[in-house]
Amino acid sequence: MKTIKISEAVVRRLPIYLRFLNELSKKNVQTVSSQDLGVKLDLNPAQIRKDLAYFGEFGKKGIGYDVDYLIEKIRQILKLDKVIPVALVGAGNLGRALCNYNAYLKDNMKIVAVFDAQENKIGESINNLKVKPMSELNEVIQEAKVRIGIITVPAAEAQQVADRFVESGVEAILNFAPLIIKVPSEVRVHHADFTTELQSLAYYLD
Ligand SMILES: NC(=O)c1ccc[n+]([C@@H]2O[C@H](COP(=O)([O-])OP(=O)(O)OC[C@H]3O[C@@H](n4cnc5c(N)ncnc54)[C@H](O)[C@@H]3O)[C@@H](O)[C@H]2O)c1
Repeated sequence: MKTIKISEAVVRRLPIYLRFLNELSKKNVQTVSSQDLGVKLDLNPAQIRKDLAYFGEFGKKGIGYDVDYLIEKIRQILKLDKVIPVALVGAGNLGRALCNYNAYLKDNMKIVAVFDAQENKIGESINNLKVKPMSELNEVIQEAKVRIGIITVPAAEAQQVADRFVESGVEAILNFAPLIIKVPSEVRVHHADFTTELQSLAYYLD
């Protein structure tokens, strides 16, 4: 299937639709209107219809969208219809929390390997994964066909970890360290920047 080029804003909304649709599916709700989606997700229904029409006409006038069909379509578009192996570097406070958080498993994202540079962390068990030394990173990533890397090391170490991920062939990185990492253009990076989010939120305080 050829990948359709869709805007980043839409790509960022699709997981939000997916999460709510999964909740509906769990409750055996079969159809949903763009109005209901809009109210629940605090989005404009016209925007939702436009987003979903991007991928072909899924909605039926007066009935709405078939929940399970929409889930399947969004998962295909986000490429969550196949398991995506993920590796994490930095088995500290945040890294451990992310490894213990299994909610993304149902979305086919699976942390398959955890690495750390500190001797005393090697071999430690986190959620059934043994922390591995950085010396094994390339081999493990290639063997497990890891496609996404997560960085949870201190900022001063983040760039070199990113370089290791790139060398080993990961295609995308989620960086939690407060540093803008540089990677070749074919590698996609998202920064989960807790500090700047919090700082910009401060502006809205009275
Ligand atoms: N803890 C949080 O709530 C939180 C929230 C948002 C962002 N962050 C950011 O996430 C990162 C990790 O935070 P933390 O609180 O988990 O720190 P931490 O000190 O608990 O853990 C960092 C881990 O990275 C490992 N490490 C250091 N250098 C490494 C290297 N070169 N290669 C491999 N492993 C290396 C350390 O041994 C340690 O286990 C930091 O950049 C922090 O700013 C943390």
